[in-house]
Amino acid sequence: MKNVEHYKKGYYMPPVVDMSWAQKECTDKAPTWCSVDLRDGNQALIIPMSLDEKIEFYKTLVHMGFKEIEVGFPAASETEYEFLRTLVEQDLIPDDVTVQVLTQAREHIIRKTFKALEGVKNAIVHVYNSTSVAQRQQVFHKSRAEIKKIAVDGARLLRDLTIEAGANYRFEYSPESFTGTEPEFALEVCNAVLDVWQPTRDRKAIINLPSTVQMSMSHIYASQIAFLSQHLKYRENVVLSLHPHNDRGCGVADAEMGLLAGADRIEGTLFGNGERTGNADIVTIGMNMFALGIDPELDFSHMPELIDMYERVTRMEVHPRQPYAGKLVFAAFSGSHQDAIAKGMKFREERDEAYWTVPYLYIDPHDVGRRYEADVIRINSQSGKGGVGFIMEQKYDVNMPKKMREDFSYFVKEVSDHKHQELKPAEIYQIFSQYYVNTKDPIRLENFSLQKRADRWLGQILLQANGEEVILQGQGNGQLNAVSNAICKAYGITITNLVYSEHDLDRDSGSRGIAYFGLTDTNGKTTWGAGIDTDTITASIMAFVTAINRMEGMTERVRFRALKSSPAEVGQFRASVGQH
Ligand SMILES: CC(=O)SCCNC(=O)CCNC(=O)[C@H](O)C(C)(C)COP(=O)(O)OP(=O)(O)OC[C@H]1O[C@@H](n2cnc3c(N)ncnc32)[C@H](O)[C@@H]1OP(=O)(O)O
Ligand SMILES: CC(C)C(=O)C(=O)O
Repeated sequence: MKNVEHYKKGYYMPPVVDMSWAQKECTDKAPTWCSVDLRDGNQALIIPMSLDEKIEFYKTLVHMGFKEIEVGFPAASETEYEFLRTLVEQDLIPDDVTVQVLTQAREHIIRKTFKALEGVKNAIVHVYNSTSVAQRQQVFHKSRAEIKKIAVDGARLLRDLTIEAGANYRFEYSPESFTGTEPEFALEVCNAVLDVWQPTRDRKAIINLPSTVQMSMSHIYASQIAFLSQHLKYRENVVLSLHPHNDRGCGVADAEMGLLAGADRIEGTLFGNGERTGNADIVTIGMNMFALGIDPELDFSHMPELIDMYERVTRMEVHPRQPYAGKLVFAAFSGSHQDAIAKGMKFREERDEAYWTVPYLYIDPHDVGRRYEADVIRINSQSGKGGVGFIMEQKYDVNMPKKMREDFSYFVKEVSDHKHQELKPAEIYQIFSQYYVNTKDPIRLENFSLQKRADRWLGQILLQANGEEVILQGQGNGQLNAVSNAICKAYGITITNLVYSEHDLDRDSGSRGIAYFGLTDTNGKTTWGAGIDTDTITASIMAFVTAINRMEGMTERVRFRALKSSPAEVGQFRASVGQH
């Protein structure tokens, strides 16, 4: 990178640096939340929200439990003004919700803001002016004293117009661009504003310290907050608020550390929408608390619906990796993760665990309205037997033997790798059905008969192989043994080991069963097959035939042996089993 010499730190350390807050592990209760979606979020959109869109967003915020909502900058535009008027005229402000409006510290703008507020019972009037070194020099061309005067004059006007209106509005002041301001100067301006407002226990003032542009690591911001928290006048009657942005990608960290350092309130937006890289994301901050067992006092349990509303009205997109919200944040594609998740879920189910401890899933996706089968285990070429087995078991009731699961998952992986695609559960089941269940090539089971003679079973099976019909005969000490002996003898197959299992397939009706066979040949290779039927023995024979069909070299073997029975023999057999 060229030009690094053009950069230096743009922030200022407080005169007294106290980092004792860093010893706290986490906050122990939710802060006061203030959504600034309808103002800071809105002012950063390519197309700001329409009146109807703002109303829809506002209603969602109320529904989620926000008690303080910055509804706009009424002096900015007709829509902003009308929006507040609509909230008043349509009686959309519940008694326990306070709407907040933003204004520059300029007389005509403040007056217009107050006009927009007529009839509002609970309001916070939020006034700001920039205090940073850069803005003092480059934008306002004013001294520290002159900048302080803008703030104090604005504070006075707020106070006087509120008295004039006979209202009980609360006040908020932001030394805008706080992070580029010397902390002791920000403190001086804030204290001067507080001297005007004289906050009391019943009418606290809000001092909001924005990282308008994030300029430092989060512990520096937090130490600036700690400094102001410890030196603000009327501190017990001041609500110390934070308004972090995200230029360094640390908006959430600024909010969290700022809370540890003494702040009481957070201004932010859903999913971090806002100027440039956005504002602090209230969803992440709140869910971070939730995940540590602290009630955020906001409802995030319908995340998919929240995202849907947000994307529709803001025309922004929630990133697939957005914490707690993105489409992929609970997805595990990789084999070892899937295996651990599937085992963790089982562990949880069996132990009835009180706390959420499933590996790789920071929270239970259900808590934010997400589904395991659609959102968690996703199959591609990185996946393993745990994931494939989980889907087959959870969604399709197919509980394969462990080794078969491995075999099938490698098969699925290969398909995914060749297609270069993720495979959805339905596609995985389709692969299973096509290649592992009731296969008919090179041999197809047409019918069978099994009879017990003394302690032996005699088996006759009618197959179609090579385009011909053939009846095979065999005997054994069990029904399946009789069938397998018939087939193995006919085609010269030696099986050195055999694994078998079966279970009901349709948990509810119990009408179908599935059987699995693993056949090991003389080279030690095991081939798997499954059979599904309403009759258990048919399912088992189908599974055996499928495993045989899937053995290496079977097609050639069947062709080479070219077995066939005469039409008369076949007719006779069909008649004996009642098949026409
Ligand atoms: C960090 C933030 O997000 S702060 C909020 C920013 N949001 C917005 O600005 C959105 C809404 N704003 C607007 O629609 C417009 O800016 C308006 C209608 C409020 C005002 O527009 P304009 O009158 O054209 O003024 P503009 O905002 O460009 O400000 C220019 C003047 O106001 C002064 N000014 C800017 N901010 C402030 C402030 N907070 N307090 C006092 N004066 C201010 C500037 O120094 C400048 O003064 P100059 O005319 O003497 O050079
Ligand atoms: C008005 C202030 C709080 C602001 O939006 C900012 O500084 O980012």
